[in-house]
Amino acid sequence: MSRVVIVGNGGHARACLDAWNPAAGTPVGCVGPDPADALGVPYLGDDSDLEHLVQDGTSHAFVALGSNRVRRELTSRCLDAGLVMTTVIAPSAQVGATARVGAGTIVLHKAVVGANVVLGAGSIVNTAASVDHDCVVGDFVHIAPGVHLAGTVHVGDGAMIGIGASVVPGVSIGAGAVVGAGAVVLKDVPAGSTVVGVPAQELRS
Ligand SMILES: CC(=O)SCCNC(=O)CCNC(=O)[C@H](O)C(C)(C)COP(=O)(O)OP(=O)(O)OC[C@H]1O[C@@H](n2cnc3c(N)ncnc32)[C@H](O)[C@@H]1OP(=O)(O)O
Repeated sequence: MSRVVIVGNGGHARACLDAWNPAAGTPVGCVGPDPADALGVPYLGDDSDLEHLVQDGTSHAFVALGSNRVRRELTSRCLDAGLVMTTVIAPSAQVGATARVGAGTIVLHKAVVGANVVLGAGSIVNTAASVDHDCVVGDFVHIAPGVHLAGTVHVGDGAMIGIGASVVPGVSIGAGAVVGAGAVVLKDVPAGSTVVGVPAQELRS
């Protein structure tokens, strides 16, 4: 069984450990800024200790940080240190047999990922979200709890879909875009923009 260091020790890391699947390896401890917040696994130091962990036999990492940008940066540091990124599918989640899930991505409790979906690397499909058939989700995306993506939705790299939002079939959410909590997205969202409301309208570019 591979030894996995958890990178991050805040609330999202706690949620990831709560949804952990033993098939993803054994979490040997966490690294993060705050030794007091050790999540029930040993505190192993901060990010600068990653190389030492590799020398001591840790082979894999899981980056458990909610910010898409920071998750991307820390994933790079892990790869530079020689760690392999672990993918986690919570035991209560359902992932279609024809779906593909990228390295370092997590599908949390009771989320559903449908047929022929492609999830990129380092992304989050959070609690009870659903990503329906033929969706394509990029790298370092966060699909927040309770989001529903209809079939054939595309989500660009680094986008954030806020809690409870819904997206109708065939819509594209651009890279780095933010969809506000509770929005209903009926048309394409430009890269880098923020949309809110029902129907979703641009807040700012
Ligand atoms: C397990 C977890 O916790 S996962 C975490 C998941 N996180 C989320 O889902 C967060 C989603 N974030 C949001 O919805 C945020 O409100 C954002 C990103 C859309 C906007 O945040 P900010 O840029 O800080 O905007 P701000 O709070 O200043 O609001 C700007 C305006 O938009 C309105 N607004 C903000 N969010 C929304 C929303 N979701 N729906 C409708 N209107 C909204 C505000 O009322 C405000 O209107 P006003 O100018 O008339 O007063």
